[in-house]
Amino acid sequence: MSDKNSAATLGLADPSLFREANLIGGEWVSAASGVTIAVTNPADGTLIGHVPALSRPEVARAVDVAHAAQKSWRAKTGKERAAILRRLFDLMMANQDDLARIMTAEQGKPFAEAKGEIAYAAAFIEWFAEEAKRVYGDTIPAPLPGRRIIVQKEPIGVFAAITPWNFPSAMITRKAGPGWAAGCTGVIRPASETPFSALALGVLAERAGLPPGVCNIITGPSSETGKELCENALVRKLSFTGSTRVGALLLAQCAPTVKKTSMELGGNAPFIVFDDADLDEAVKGAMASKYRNTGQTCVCANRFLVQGGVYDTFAEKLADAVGRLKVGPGMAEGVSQGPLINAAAVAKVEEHIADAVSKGARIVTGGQPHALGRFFFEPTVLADVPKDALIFSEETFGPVAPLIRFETEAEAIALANATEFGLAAYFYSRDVGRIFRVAEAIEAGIVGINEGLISTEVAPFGGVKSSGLGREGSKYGIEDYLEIKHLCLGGIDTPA
Ligand SMILES: NC(=O)C1=CN([C@@H]2O[C@H](COP(=O)(O)OP(=O)(O)OC[C@H]3O[C@@H](n4cnc5c(N)ncnc54)[C@H](O)[C@@H]3O)[C@@H](O)[C@H]2O)C=CC1
Ligand SMILES: O=C(O)[C@H](O)CS(=O)(=O)O
Repeated sequence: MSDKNSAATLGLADPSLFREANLIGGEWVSAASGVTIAVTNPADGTLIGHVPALSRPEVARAVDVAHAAQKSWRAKTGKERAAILRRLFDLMMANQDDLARIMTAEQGKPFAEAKGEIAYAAAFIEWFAEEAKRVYGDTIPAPLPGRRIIVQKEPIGVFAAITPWNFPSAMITRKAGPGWAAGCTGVIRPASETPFSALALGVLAERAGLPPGVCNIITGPSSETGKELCENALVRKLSFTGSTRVGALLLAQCAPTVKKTSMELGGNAPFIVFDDADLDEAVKGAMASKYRNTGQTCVCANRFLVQGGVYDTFAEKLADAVGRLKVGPGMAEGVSQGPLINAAAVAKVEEHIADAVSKGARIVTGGQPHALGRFFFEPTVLADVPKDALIFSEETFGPVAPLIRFETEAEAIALANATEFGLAAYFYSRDVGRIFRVAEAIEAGIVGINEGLISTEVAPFGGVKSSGLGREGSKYGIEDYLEIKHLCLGGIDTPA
């Protein structure tokens, strides 16, 4: 299928945003072998298009090109880089509908949600355009006469970004935004399921004025492309979002070249509802956290811990709200739940439900593949879920809310922390003493308190334990793309 046909079927106002090629050094290229990867729509299996399957030597060339471009890119002032990134922000927002259409086609999320992600992705570019002008150093009073001590921050060099399919645009800009702002150049390898959102971003990056070689976007077999990005010594920073399993593998592959890494990995967020919670607010927060992106986010509530006094009422209210969700293809009117990404994702959801029911859980609503078939699934609520159920210890990454009962605050904290993960956590209470006790006892990088939507470009995003390393977004996010240099100036005679 040609770019033109695909772009036409997607209904793009600007068909040139749809690219079935890779961007290396300002050129749009195919794989030397001619081998391609097919990209299909998770809602109906139709072919969207093909992208190149690059080999390791071709990925190495992209790294070389990024390395060659970095010298002049870092030589620009922060203000000059900021102006270019600001133009990229403006272009993303001006093309929001087209970018969202591409995303809905390849990832499945409802069009309104895809538009929301484009705005979220653009917000990282806007934020780091501003941060580009604020990479401050220090001067430190020297302990000996005749010396001056200066601390400078410098761009780390070439970064590699390996990004997931669940946020095909925002997970790129949350990495490339600070990298480009700091004066780094990058090689971006999007998930094979959702490459077209990344490639469209590449088109806009060129139009915004990022010089050739600053933004390089490659596609290809994950293991082969990943090995090159991990083992190539010219890559000084690797940022990954995805499963803990793959994150750990990449960390090991990066060790021999001692790369700086950021790892945004899996989660298993507890959502605690105390007796003193505002239950209507708690249900709103639960819906926002659990069913966002059809439950396919690393910060989705994964376990609902509900205190005995409000358990039945909360279960009833939540099931009622869940029953009103509309499942369907992302471009259909009023749809709030798209398909899961693939058959494996459906199988994992079915496994978690079957296991919980076999151990005594009760299906309150949903529980089955949706009548639409393929990768659509009924939004589900399970009650009376035992603590030894798989769904308690594993990230479901699907639209299933398991309710677990508890009696005391201490029990809730123990249950919340009984996981290898520590990315997000949520709880609802109106007792200020409890709010501080629980917030400070929970092992997580992000805690939503009486709030189910916690992601924003202005706050640090990241987890503890097996949920990863580092923080993205916020004033902290640019630090991971900088090196600190200590200048020790001697021989300065004191004035007579
Ligand atoms: N933290 C997060 O936001 C995400 C977490 N996940 C978790 O991971 C589970 C599986 O989802 P997947 O998409 O399969 O995640 P994954 O971790 O397998 O894939 C994430 C990215 O890593 C790439 N990748 C996979 N294996 C690789 C390798 N050996 N070397 C280099 N790159 C590699 C993939 O192509 C994709 O671009 C989900 O069920 C969820 O639990 C998945 C996506 C995002
Ligand atoms: O990978 C994810 O699921 C995202 O980081 C979640 S968010 O930042 O879009 O909330």
